Amino acid sequence: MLHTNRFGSISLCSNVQKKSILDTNIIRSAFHRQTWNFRPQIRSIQDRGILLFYHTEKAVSQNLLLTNCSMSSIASLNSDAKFELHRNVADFKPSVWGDYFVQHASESMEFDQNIVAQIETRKNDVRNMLVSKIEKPLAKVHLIDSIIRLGLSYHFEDEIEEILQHVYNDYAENGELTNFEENLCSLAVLFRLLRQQGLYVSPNVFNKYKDEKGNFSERLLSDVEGMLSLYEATHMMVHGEDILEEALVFTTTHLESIANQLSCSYAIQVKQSLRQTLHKNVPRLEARSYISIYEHNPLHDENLLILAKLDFNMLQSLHQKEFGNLCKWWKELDVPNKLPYARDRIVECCFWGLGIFFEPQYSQARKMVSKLFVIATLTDDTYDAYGTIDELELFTMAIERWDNSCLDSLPDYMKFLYRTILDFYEEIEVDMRNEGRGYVLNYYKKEFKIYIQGYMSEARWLTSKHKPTLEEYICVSRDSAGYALLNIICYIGMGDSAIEDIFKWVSSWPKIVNAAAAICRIKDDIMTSEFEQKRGHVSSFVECYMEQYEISRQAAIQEGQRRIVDAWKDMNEECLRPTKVPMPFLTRILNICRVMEVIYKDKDNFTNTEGELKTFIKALLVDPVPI
Ligand SMILES: CC(C)=CCC/C(C)=C/COP(=O)(O)OP(=O)(O)O
Repeated sequence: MLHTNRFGSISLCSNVQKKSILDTNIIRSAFHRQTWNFRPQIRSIQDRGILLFYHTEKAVSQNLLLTNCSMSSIASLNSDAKFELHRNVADFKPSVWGDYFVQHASESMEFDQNIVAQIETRKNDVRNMLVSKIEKPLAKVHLIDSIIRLGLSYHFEDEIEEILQHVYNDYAENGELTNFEENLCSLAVLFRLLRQQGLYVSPNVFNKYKDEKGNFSERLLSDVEGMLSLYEATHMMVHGEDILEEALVFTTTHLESIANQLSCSYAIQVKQSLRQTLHKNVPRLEARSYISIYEHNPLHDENLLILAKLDFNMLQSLHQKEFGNLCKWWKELDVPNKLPYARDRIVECCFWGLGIFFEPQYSQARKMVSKLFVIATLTDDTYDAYGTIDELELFTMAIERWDNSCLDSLPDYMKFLYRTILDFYEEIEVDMRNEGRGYVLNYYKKEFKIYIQGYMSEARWLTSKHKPTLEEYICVSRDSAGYALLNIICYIGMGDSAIEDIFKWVSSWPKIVNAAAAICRIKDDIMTSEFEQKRGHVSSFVECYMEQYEISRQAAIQEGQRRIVDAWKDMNEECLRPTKVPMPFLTRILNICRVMEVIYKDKDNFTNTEGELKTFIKALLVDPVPI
C-alpha cells in the first residue's frame, strides 16, 4: 500500500517507516542544498528500500529537480524498489472496431473517373442555378440552405458569400431586416444564414409573430415548418437577445408536444433537430441525415440530391483510407499491448479529426489532429489513472526537457509514451521545416508543456487529497484540457494560410477560445465526473461547485449547463463580422465544440463507444449513401 507523508517538500513511502523521518530529513536537506552531492545519500537510502518521490508544486515550478538533481538516480530508485504501488486503474472496454479499418490502408486513392466527371458536371449545374438571374432572390436562400445542409457548401463558398452579401445589402438596413414579406420559415432561414455567414441581423424582425400580450402567437402552432426554422435560428443567439430566448422556449415546447403526431418525414426532422440542433451538429453528420430528409421532400432538386450523395460517398472513401492509415500506424505501434491500461480509441480519435475538418484539402490537418487526440488520450489515462505520483513527476520533468536523452530515466511503459510524443513532434517538425514554417514548433511545444503541467497539478491534488476551489479548478483544468494545444495543431495542419499572427492570437486565449474551452471542459465534466469520482479522480467542475456553494449535484450540473449556454453566446458573438481572424480558423473552434456536443450528449460516448458513437462512425465511415 502506498503511504504518503508530507514533510515540507519531500514525501516518503517505505516499508521501513520507522526510519523514514530520519531519511526524509537527509533527502530534504540534500535537495535544499541543491548540489549534486546528495546523490550518494539517495543511493544509500535506496539500498534500505525506500521509494522516494518529490511532489511539491513549488519545487517543480522552480525546476529544482530539473536543474539540480539527476533524474536517473530517482528513476532507478523507482524501478529498483520493490513496492506494491497503488494505481487508479480504470477498467476501460476494448475497442469496438478491432482492426476493421486497417483494410482501407492498402486501397488506392484513385477515384472512379466517371464519378469524378459526373460530380464536376453536376457541380457546374448547381453553380449555374446559384448565379442565375431570378426575380425572387429569396428562392436562392432556400437553395443555399439546402447546399449547406447537404454538406456541399465547400464547393460554392464564393457564390454563397456573394449572394448573401447581396441579400443583406437589399434587405437589411442597419441590421434590421425590412421589406421582407415572406413567411416565418423563409425569414428564419434567412436570419440563420446571414448570422452563419457572420452578418449581424436584429432578431426584432420576429416581433411581428407575437400577439398583443407580447407572447409568440398561438397561430404559429399550425406552422410546423415555421416553428422548426425559428427553433433552428434561435441557436445563433448572442447575449441580450430575450426575444430569441422566448422563441427557443416557445418552439421547443410546442415542437416536443407535436413531434409524435406529425407525418413520418416531418416527425424525423423535428425529432432530429430537437435532439441535435444543426448549429451544434458535426457537419458530416448533419449532411448524412439531411440527405435523407431532403430526398423525402417532394420539392427537392434531383441534381442537387445526386450531387450530395456522390460527393458524400467520394469523401467517405477518402476518409476511410485516412482512417485505415492511422489504424495501421496504431497497430504497428502495438499500443494496446504496450499500454494495456489506456483506452484503445484510435477510431474514435479519427472521428474527432473528421469532425473538425472534413474537407479534402485538410487531409494533413485531420491526420495531425487525430494523432494528437490519440496521444492525449494515452497521456490522460497515464496521469488520471495508471501513473503513480513519482512516475508522473518524472514524466513531467522529461516533457519539460523535451529530449530523447530523458528516455533512460523513465519507467519502461512511460518510455513508449514519451517516444510516441517526441516521434509525433519530429514528424510535424519535418513537415513544418519543409514548408518554411518552423516557427510553429515553439508554439506547439510550449502549449504541450502547459498541458502536461495541468495534468501534473491535478495528479498532485489527487495524491494530497486537495479539494481545489472552483477558481483553482477552472485555472488548472483550462490547461489540462489541452484546448489551446488542440487549436494549435489544427492551425499547424491548415498550411500557410495560418500565419504567425494566428498562433499569437490563439495563444493569447481570446474570448472565443475561452468560451470553447469552457464548453468542452464543463460538458465533459458533467458527463464523466460521477464515473471518474468512483475510480478516484480529482474534483471536477461539478464537485468543486457543489462543495463551494453547498448545493446538490443536480444544481451544480444546472449551473454548468447555464455556463455552456452562455459560452455558446460568446462563440456566436465572436463569429460575427468583423472577426478577429478569418472564418476558417473560427470554424475549427466551432467544430471542436460541435464534436463535443455530439460525443458527450447524454453520456461519455468517447470512453463507452458501443452506443451512439459507433452508429455515427458507421454512418460516416462504413455505410455509403445509397444512390
Ligand atoms: C489535447 C487534447 C486533444 C485533449 C483531449 C484529451 C481527451 C481525449 C480527453 C477525453 O477524455 P476524458 O473525457 O477522460 O477527459 P478528462 O480526463 O479530461 O475528463
